[in-house]
Amino acid sequence: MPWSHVSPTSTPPVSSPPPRPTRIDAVLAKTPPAVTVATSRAIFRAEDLQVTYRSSRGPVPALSGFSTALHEGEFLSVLGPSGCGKSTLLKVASGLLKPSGGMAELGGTRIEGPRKDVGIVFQHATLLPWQTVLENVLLPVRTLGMDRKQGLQRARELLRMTGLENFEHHYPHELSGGMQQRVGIARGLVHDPRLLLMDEPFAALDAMTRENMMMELQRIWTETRKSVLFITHSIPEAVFLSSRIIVLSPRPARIVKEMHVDLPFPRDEATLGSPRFGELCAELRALFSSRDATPGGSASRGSASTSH
Ligand SMILES: Nc1ncnc2c1ncn2[C@@H]1O[C@H](COP(=O)(O)OP(=O)(O)OP(=O)(O)O)[C@@H](O)[C@H]1O
Repeated sequence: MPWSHVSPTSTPPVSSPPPRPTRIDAVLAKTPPAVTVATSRAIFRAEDLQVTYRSSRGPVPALSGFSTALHEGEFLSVLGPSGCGKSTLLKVASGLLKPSGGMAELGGTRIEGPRKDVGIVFQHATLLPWQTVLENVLLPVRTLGMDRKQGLQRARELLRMTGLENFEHHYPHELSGGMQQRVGIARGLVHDPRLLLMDEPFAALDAMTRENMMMELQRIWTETRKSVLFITHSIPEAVFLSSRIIVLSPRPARIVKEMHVDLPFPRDEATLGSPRFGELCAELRALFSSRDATPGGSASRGSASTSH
């Protein structure tokens, strides 16, 4: 299958107008980049990735010399300022975007185009409105030409796991936002991918639904132990869900902090109120605190915006 229409150039990264310094810049200046050691157990590996977009205003370096690894069964969250390159990393991991340089591999093979062994969950559920919940979940089974009987069995198992077993014949407009997103998660898992990529999957939900979804996802992950690459702006969400978190600098993204989240699994409401949870959130929040850090702030100013 062809690469996406998004066409990064191989132009060497050039500097944009210097952003205003933030706390992340200060950390970056003082500490060497956190290094994730790639081992044979890595399910996803990126090495010296370069992605430079072509734009009417010149080349936009999103990733430059970026390396990381995600290990089997790990829940890895990526936190970073708006526009730093998080979604770019996810697009490379899915095979939808060809990097300008470096390499990415999944399950030991180089990613050279869209892959069947990833599942993707986007910010919006993007369900087909004319299809039932069950048929929406089965979409990857159809497009990948998988066995329908097996697919049906797995779809029903996932609908049970996501609490939607009584909604398989409903249409998307008959579901709440949170339920639609749960269909999206079931669809992302139905073909049993090696890696589940999630790009701010709860960002469009109201606060209460978002917290419920966070609990649901933690439960689903505990049950499936899938390898997950999760992009979020929410520090509590990252701390609650992850086994490991990487924090990225303003673009071109580099890792400024790596945190192994030592909260025991399974996590629940009590976890949110625990002192250790508060400490870990505070540690991350300190990285993002700067005079001009505002939720939804722009990367062009270098602001480290993240939901607290
Ligand atoms: N197709 C494109 N053409 C030109 N520039 C692009 C393109 N896609 C992304 N960019 C730029 O690359 C940079 C990284 O974008 P990316 O979407 O990866 O950031 P992000 O960290 O996911 O942002 P956010 O948190 O706001 O979603 C941004 O400056 C963005 O403007």
